[in-house]
Order: sequence, then structure tokens, then C-alpha cells
Amino acid sequence: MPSPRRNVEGRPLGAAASSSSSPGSPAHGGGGSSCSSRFEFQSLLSSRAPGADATCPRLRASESPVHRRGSFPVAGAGPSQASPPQLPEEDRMDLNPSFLGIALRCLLAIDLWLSKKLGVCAGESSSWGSMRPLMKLLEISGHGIPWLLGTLYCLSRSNSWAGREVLMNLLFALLLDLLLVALLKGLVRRRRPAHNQMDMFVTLSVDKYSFPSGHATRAALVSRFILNHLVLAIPLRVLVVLWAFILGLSRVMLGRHNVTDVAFGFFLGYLQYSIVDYCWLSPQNAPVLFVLWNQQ
Ligand SMILES: CC(C)=CCC/C(C)=C/CC/C(C)=C/COP(=O)(O)O
Repeated sequence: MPSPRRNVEGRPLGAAASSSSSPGSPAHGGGGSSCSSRFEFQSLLSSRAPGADATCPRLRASESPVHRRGSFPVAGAGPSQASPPQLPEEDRMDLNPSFLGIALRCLLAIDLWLSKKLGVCAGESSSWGSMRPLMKLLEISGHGIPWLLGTLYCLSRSNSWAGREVLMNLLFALLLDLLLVALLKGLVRRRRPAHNQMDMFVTLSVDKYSFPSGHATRAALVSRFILNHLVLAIPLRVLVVLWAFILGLSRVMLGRHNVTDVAFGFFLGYLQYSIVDYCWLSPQNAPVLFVLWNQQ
């Protein structure tokens, strides 16, 4: 004889248990929830006094209508019990996540899983821990400080108007990048992966957050800038693109970022170059900047 269906605590479900819930039905959490599976929630609710478990506020919200209405509909129950209980609006939204919501959660799960897998240099004892010093060297090659100082130094040495114009715009691009990344990091506030060691060379306070990767935005911005404004032989052009790509990858390998932080960083950096190109500073449209610099 098939054994009766049981809830997670081993209590039998069905008519005998109809004074409690019928877990797993779509209306009661078959679609998943932000705290834990609704299936488990309802099973737990069926055997505990309301309010006994305060681990999740959502639990309380869905608890009251369930208990007020007596029982959940069960196959074979009377017609008076057949109509589904009306849950509060916010619970219904939770229980029926949109396709977009499910897709985003899947993407997030894949992102976390992949980032953890790729974080092979996250610590000295990691599988590729011996590569960590090389990854950290790459990290410095994409850091804001060397790029800012290098650009300022070249500006001070440049003696052609054309060179100064390009460098002035590179400086503007780097500052714009710092500002936009800091704004986004402060807004999104996504924590760095748990396996990251916070041993980075000079950081700002927002750099405790990971979305988007500042190194990835800079890599995309600077490499697009160089490819558009420097005349380079093909092998050097390939090297610039490779540097940007490997720098992005190294962020995940070091455990500093999740894959989506870097992917979005590349996208943002690419977009930032378009902004810089659109607002291109020249002695014609920003004479003050160039005159001021000449007086230095
Ligand atoms: C002018 C000014 C505010 C300079 C600050 C330069 C600076 C400390 C930039 C921080 C660069 C950094 C550590 C970014 C973090 O990169 P992620 O790839 O880890 O997001």
C-alpha cells in the first residue's frame, strides 16, 4: 500500500491533515519564495502556533489568512473548501514570480556558481594560488592611480597641441569613470564575493562594493580610447585588447568580483568612451581648460 504523503516533519498530509495546509500547491508556494520554499513554510506552519517562528517576516504575513480561513483546499474536500484562500497582494506576487524574476534569479545563481568556480587565485591556498602575484600585478596595471598619474605626467611633458588635447580628454575620461563607478557602487551596494581577500592597493570607501568592476570599466574605456587615438601596429592593438580581457578575467580569478560585475563593467566602459567622444574637449569648445594648462 502506498504510504500517505508526509510533510517535511513527517506528518501525514491529506484529509486527515486538512486542518493544516496543503503544501506545494502553486497558490501556496509551489512557485518558490524569497525566504525558503513555501512548501516547507506551510508544513512548518501547520504544526506551530502562529508567530512561533519569527525568522521571516513574510511568514507572518501569509500566516494569518491561512489560519483564519481554517484549511487549505485538498483534493476530495467538500465544495465549501474548494475555492483557494485569498492571500494578501504582496504574498501573491511572491508566490507567482514573473518570468523575468525567475530568469534573473537563475542568472544570479549561475553568476555566483561560475564566479566561485573561476576564483582560482582567491587565496594563496587556492588551486592557482601561485598565480596570485601575477594577477595582482595585472590589478595594478588597471588601477586608477597609475593611470591618473601617468596621464598627468604625460600632459606636463607634452609640447604639441594635438597631444595635449588627447591627454586632456583621457584625463576627463578617467575622472568620469571614477565618478560613475563610485555612483553605481554606492547605489547598487553589491558585496564582493565571500572568498575575496580585501588586500587591494589603495581603495576608496565605495570599493568595498563590487558592482560594477572599476578595473573592467577602465580596461574597456582606456583600450577603446587607445585604439581610437593612437596609431599602433596590429600586434600592439591585439595586445591592448588582450590586456583588457585578461584584466577583466583576473578580477574574477582573484575573487574580487562576480562575472556579472566584470561583464557590466566592460559594457559601461565601452559606453563611457562614447560619452567622452561625444563631449570631446578641444581648444575650440573648452578654450579655458587649454589656456589654463598652458599657463602651468
Ligand atoms: C582622484 C581620485 C579620487 C583618485 C582615486 C583613485 C583610486 C583610489 C581609485 C580606486 C581604484 C580601485 C581600487 C577600483 C576598484 O576596482 P574594482 O575592479 O575592484 O571595482
